Amino acid sequence: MIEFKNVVKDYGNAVLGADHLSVRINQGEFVYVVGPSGAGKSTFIKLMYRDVAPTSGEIKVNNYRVDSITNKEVPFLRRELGIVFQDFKLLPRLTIFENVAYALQVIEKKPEDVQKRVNEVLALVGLEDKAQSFPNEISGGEQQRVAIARAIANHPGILIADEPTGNLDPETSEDIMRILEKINLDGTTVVMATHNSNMVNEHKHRVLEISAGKIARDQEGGGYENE
Ligand SMILES: Nc1ncnc2c1ncn2[C@@H]1O[C@H](COP(=O)(O)OP(=O)(O)OP(=O)(O)O)[C@@H](O)[C@H]1O
Repeated sequence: MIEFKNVVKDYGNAVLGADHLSVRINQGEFVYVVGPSGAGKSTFIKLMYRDVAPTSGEIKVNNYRVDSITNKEVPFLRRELGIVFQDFKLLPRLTIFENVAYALQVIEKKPEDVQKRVNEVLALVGLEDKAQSFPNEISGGEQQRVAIARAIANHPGILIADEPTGNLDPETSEDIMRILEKINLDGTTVVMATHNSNMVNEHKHRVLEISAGKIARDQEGGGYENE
């Protein structure tokens, strides 16, 4: 569960990054975050995992009050979230297997449990045969699939994706979308910021449109533009 109440983020610019933003996202929803460049989509997403601190207002994510969270608690909050970025952010010197295992090793104690889970999530994204490759040996779409496998390895209840298909061609974007929908069908909340209008129009889910830091539209099954 994600809940924003009257959240303001003032970067000190003319326009607020978030302007008295209130919204609730329930467990299991698939939500697109759309809007023009500079509207506040990334700010909205970064506020959820405390990459950005709000100026005022309340932010709840699961059982955390993210607006007043301590630095010590932030890693625990982030363990309940999977996060995927436009530029994948894989570690170049680690294999695909090691990239996925990396975050899991902190939590899972037994190496055999880590290995089992890494193999499971690599199979889920269809990359079990690339486990021993390095990131520069696989395509952009495959790198994003690894990033998704890494994000979901620890069974997060919420998957946050900021422009996950931004660097990918339409066909590869479609593959990524199918994987995100599969993860969502298993009960994971998916919050996805995107400029990909075709995707939003073809795979209908709840749309949150942000404009100048405010929710300009909140429409179940809406398209990219107001219809
Ligand atoms: N770290 C920062 N410092 C100062 N201003 C910022 C910072 N991050 C974002 N902003 C400003 O806040 C506003 C919202 O930016 P944000 O990145 O959230 O928009 P966006 O909708 O994600 O844009 P894009 O689609 O281009 O990624 C913009 O006016 C931006 O310039």
